[in-house]
Amino acid sequence: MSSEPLLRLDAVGKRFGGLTVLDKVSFTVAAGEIVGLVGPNGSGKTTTINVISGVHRADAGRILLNGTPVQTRPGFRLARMGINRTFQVPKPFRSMTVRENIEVSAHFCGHDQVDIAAILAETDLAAHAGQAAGSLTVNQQKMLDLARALATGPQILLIDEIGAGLNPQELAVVAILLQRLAARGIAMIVVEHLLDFLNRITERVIVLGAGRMLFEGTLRAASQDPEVVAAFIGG
Ligand SMILES: Nc1ncnc2c1ncn2[C@@H]1O[C@H](COP(=O)(O)OP(=O)(O)OP(=O)(O)O)[C@@H](O)[C@H]1O
Repeated sequence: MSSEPLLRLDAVGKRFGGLTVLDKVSFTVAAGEIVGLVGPNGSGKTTTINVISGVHRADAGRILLNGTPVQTRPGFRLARMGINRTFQVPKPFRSMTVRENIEVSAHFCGHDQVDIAAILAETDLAAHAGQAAGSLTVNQQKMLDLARALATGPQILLIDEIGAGLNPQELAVVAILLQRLAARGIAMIVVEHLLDFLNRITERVIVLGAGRMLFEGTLRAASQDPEVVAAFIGG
């Protein structure tokens, strides 16, 4: 059996023009593990998700999925290999129904046998299955984004600020859902500003500051780390 973690980032770097946005970012994620990714605005959290999911190509370092380097593969190939994501601003096909949106994702990744009804139920969208995606509330669109990612049969989900705008009850429902997915073996990197929400679903966080990893460990220890505190106050 391989001892390689599900996902490994090894000294990943990304520049936009003269701006270094990620600098030697290295961490691992195991199957079924939820890892929080936190940091001040502009610290590189979404860019980290973007390079892992192939939206942007890392220009230094390696990204390995089950030991296979994948940093040069395009996003659609990564989705088929089991790396999928949600977006800060969901992007469903607005004129298609909720069900059709999920079916398209499943089909795209060759998962035509996927249980759409189960995904609709799990994401609390069953009552909206026949509705145009564009008519959903923003929060329902976030659930649809997650549903579409689930339909691809992901090994790892990259979840970008799913909690923003949700009320405490909605947050609790999402926290339980993410924990249930993790219990099924799906790994997650969760980018989030809501630390209470993160605390509910994981202890292990990675803290970025200006594209560098400042800290990796428990949220409690992060909150007591002088470099982390300085980055947040500065941010
Ligand atoms: N496509 C791009 N072109 C140029 N600069 C970019 C691009 N994407 C991100 N950046 C810059 O990279 C830096 C990191 O952005 P990123 O969105 O990764 O931060 P973040 O930690 O996710 O922030 P937030 O918490 O506000 O979402 C910022 O300075 C941002 O302006």
